Amino acid sequence: MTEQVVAVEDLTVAYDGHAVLTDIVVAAEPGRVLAVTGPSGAGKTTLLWAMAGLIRPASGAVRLGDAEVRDRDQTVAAGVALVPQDNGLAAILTAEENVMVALLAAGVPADEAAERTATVLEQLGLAGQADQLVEELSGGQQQRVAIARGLAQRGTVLLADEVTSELDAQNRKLVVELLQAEAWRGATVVFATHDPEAAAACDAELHLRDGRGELVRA
Ligand SMILES: Nc1ncnc2c1ncn2[C@@H]1O[C@H](COP(=O)(O)OP(=O)(O)OP(=O)(O)O)[C@@H](O)[C@H]1O
Repeated sequence: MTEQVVAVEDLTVAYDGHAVLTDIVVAAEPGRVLAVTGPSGAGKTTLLWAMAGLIRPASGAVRLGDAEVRDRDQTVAAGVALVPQDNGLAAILTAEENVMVALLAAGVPADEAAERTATVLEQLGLAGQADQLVEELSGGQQQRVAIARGLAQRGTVLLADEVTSELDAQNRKLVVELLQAEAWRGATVVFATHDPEAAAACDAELHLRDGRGELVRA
């Protein structure tokens, strides 16, 4: 697979002229999981969205390999998978359909999509929920379906936004291990989290506070 460094260069992001991230510098590297931590409202989601091309910087840039990130179409084409904080699942589709549809939309052949879907649902302990509608699943199960959908993409970059917030300790550990495995596959993984234990299990940590970023572990 193509390996992609996500380089954040003096990034400032503002909403309505008010800066929420100021001069952030960090590089997320293939084979590693970068944790993004910080209190609620510190800008973790904003940083991941800028990496995904969903928000334009006020100044500075995000680079994906040699290319400056401009929009989501570009990052999708480059294999950047995003697991959003709100899951982004279709409530009236089953767990399996949610994963399958995303793969088919990405051009994965049907046979392979079915195989990948079964694999990720199994990995996340959801084989028994494959045919259940998402709206009938618990919050934690829904969160695991969203993670399954992100992992099934086998992207070059995986941006995971607070994907363990509704999980019990055992599933949190499982998900952190799966993010690590995704990095070992060669992906660049960025994981926004409130959970110090989950952050400690990552390879590096960027802590956000008052709009500034500090690399507390590299
Ligand atoms: N669309 C928006 N318009 C205006 N302000 C926004 C918007 N989205 C986020 N903000 C503000 O930007 C700041 C950072 O929000 P963000 O969601 O990135 O933080 P976070 O660290 O992910 O928070 P949490 O841990 O609570 O999810 C907050 O003050 C928030 O109110």
